[in-house]
Amino acid sequence: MSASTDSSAGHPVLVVGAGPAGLSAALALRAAGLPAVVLERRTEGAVRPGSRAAYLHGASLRELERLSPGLGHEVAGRGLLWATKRSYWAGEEIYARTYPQTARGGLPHFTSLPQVITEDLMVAACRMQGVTFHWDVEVASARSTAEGVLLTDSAGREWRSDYVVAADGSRSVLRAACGSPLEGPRSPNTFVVVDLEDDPEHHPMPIERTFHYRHPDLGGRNVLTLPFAGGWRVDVNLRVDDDPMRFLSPEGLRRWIPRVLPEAYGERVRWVSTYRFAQQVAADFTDAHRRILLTGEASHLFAPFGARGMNSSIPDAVRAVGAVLQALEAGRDRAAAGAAVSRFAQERKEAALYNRACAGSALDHMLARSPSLWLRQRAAAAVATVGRRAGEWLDSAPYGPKLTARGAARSSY
Ligand SMILES: O=C(O)CCc1cccc(O)c1
Repeated sequence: MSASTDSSAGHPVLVVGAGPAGLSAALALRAAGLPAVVLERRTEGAVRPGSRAAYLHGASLRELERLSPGLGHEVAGRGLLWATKRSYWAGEEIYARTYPQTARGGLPHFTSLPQVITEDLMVAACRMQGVTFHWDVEVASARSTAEGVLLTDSAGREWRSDYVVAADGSRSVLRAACGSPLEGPRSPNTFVVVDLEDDPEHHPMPIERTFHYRHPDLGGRNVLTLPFAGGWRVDVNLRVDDDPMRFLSPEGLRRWIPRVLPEAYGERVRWVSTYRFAQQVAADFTDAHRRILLTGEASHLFAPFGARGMNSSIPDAVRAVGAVLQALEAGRDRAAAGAAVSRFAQERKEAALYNRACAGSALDHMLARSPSLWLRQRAAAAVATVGRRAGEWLDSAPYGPKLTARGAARSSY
């Protein structure tokens, strides 16, 4: 079916965006027996660099497995399950924990792999489930009315649907159409992220996630190293007055990487990026007519610490599709249909606000701007080798609070 013929027909639902949120929405639609049509501005198979969201929680793997049997296991099989996490304070180890092995045949409690591999596996699962993709379709504008949504792409074609699951990323055109800005702060300082290609044969490293507070060889900056399938991510917490270029330039990379990893890794850089620690949530997750449902980065932006971005995109998408199904079933009962979408918007905004608070607490901890927190951290580091709880606190705090029973009930991820 060509895009032009398909575009003129009306659809019950269109999904905009083929990232983790859009692909999850497409799988959820197929699992419910509805047609799933995805519009994506990228060209099919276009390769994007970088590991991006490189960490999937067990809850996400279980959800993918439910949406398309075999998918969760496939993603887990391609990922890396590092067994140990370790924290250091100014050169001293203060905490280590090794996880038990996953039971045979079960899904692991997390996996680390580049986002693009996860997406490739999800696209393959979507094809198997009969999802229709329209690549190279860039939605340029959207108009929602009480009757439905009209999308216009950059080639001037029009796409009509009753509902749109918007998964078109942080610069979402659909969010703009909802008149719903992202609200919330970004960190004053920059974080530098570097992907390094693994070299297990010549330069093996223990497969462990480490967080180093006040790294003595990097001027006291915090440094995370995270292994993932095929490589390593290094995430450096710069100071407010640091010039990121000093860390990003080829000379800069060759200078500082050997201070935190075996020297050869200075030559194994595959991707470099920077970010500000975002804690941003859309004002509303839907439009005035309750026809557009915002998911993933169209509705929230979180820093990678805690892995709340991609992992919350999946339940966003699943809940959005659940709401669309209820709305379609409600048919002409406009009030019931609108109420189903409103419940989605409220529930996922609440989850995003919880994640935002978690991201904020992780950032506070890393910046330690208040004298009392700074003192508590120093005291905890001083006793961490004898008092395990102090080390545990320092180890977990950079990722934000764990899911509480209340948070889990609100499906915060
Ligand atoms: O371990 C996590 O929370 C997810 C992976 C991660 C953590 C911190 C920084 C980063 O760039 C990735």
